[in-house]
Amino acid sequence: MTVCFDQSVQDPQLVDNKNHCNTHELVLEEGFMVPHHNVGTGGFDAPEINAFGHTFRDYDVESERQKQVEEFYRMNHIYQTYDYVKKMREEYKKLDKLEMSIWECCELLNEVVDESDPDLDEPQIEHLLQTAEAIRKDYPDEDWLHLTALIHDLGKVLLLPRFGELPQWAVVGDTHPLGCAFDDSIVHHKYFKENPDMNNPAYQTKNGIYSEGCGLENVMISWGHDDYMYLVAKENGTTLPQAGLFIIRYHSFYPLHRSGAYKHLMNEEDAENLKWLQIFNKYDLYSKSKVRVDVEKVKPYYMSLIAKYFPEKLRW
Ligand SMILES: O[C@H]1[C@H](O)[C@@H](O)[C@H](O)[C@@H](O)[C@H]1O
Ligand SMILES: [Fe+2]
Ligand SMILES: [Fe+2]
Repeated sequence: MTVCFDQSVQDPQLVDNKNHCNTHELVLEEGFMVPHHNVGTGGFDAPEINAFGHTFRDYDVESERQKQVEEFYRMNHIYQTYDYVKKMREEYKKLDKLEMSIWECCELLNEVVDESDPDLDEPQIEHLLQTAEAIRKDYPDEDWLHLTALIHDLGKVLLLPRFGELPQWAVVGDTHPLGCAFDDSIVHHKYFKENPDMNNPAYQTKNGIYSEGCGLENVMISWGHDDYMYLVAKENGTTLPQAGLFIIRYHSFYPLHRSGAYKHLMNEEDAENLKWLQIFNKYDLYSKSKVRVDVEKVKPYYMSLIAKYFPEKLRW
């Protein structure tokens, strides 16, 4: 089944204002309309159901895909420990795997499918372009946000042999801090029972090894595509604003940006950046659909943004 965005939203008159509530809706070819409601951020009209006919981020619904997603989180919660994250950060900070451009990396995502995602089973390049195009319609002047959206999930290349072929539990899914208590809002929380960090008394309190307001930068967050892409962008000298880097680094940290957990670890700068992350999240989540973006048509625009904010070749 094919779905398409109503083209009228491309009329610049309709998109010139952030608060403007645009009229786009998803129209499925069989004449079936996906219901939408306005989620109240940036006027983005979010669909109520995902491509599988369920509400978004429903981790309890009975389905085959759900079982796979639950098994994913079981592994993720058992194997992601404080020491593991520390080791991975050190290893990947070397950026000694290969050299390539941002666009070359986007193309590699053609081969990547994310097993943690209950809302999407398309190759990841579709998701990158859908997110970027959706946010571009509502925030036409924030070109850094368009590029942030395009690259936010590039870290998923960690699944590929050239990048170490990490298991899914070490690359995708929501993220959470290590070194302090696991918050109840974390998806499939029950599986932490078998995590070795549960045996370390220093990690069992609200602050754990951290102090209130210490800043997220000082917190170990479970290892995956967020932190890796943040490292790549930063170490290669991107000129993206801080908010862009923050979005990349914490976009899977749903316990924070959705549930408000761990806010006591943020500093003032984090609180400012969080506002942009919350805007971004609507697009990341609700633009997931069977809509195909015409890659060749939009490529020149994104190439110009890449040239503006990144060197031609990056170390990965
Ligand atoms: O399953 C998804 C997917 O892996 C996304 O890329 C990630 O950002 C989300 O947090 C997660 O829930
Ligand atoms: Fe992601
Ligand atoms: Fe994403």
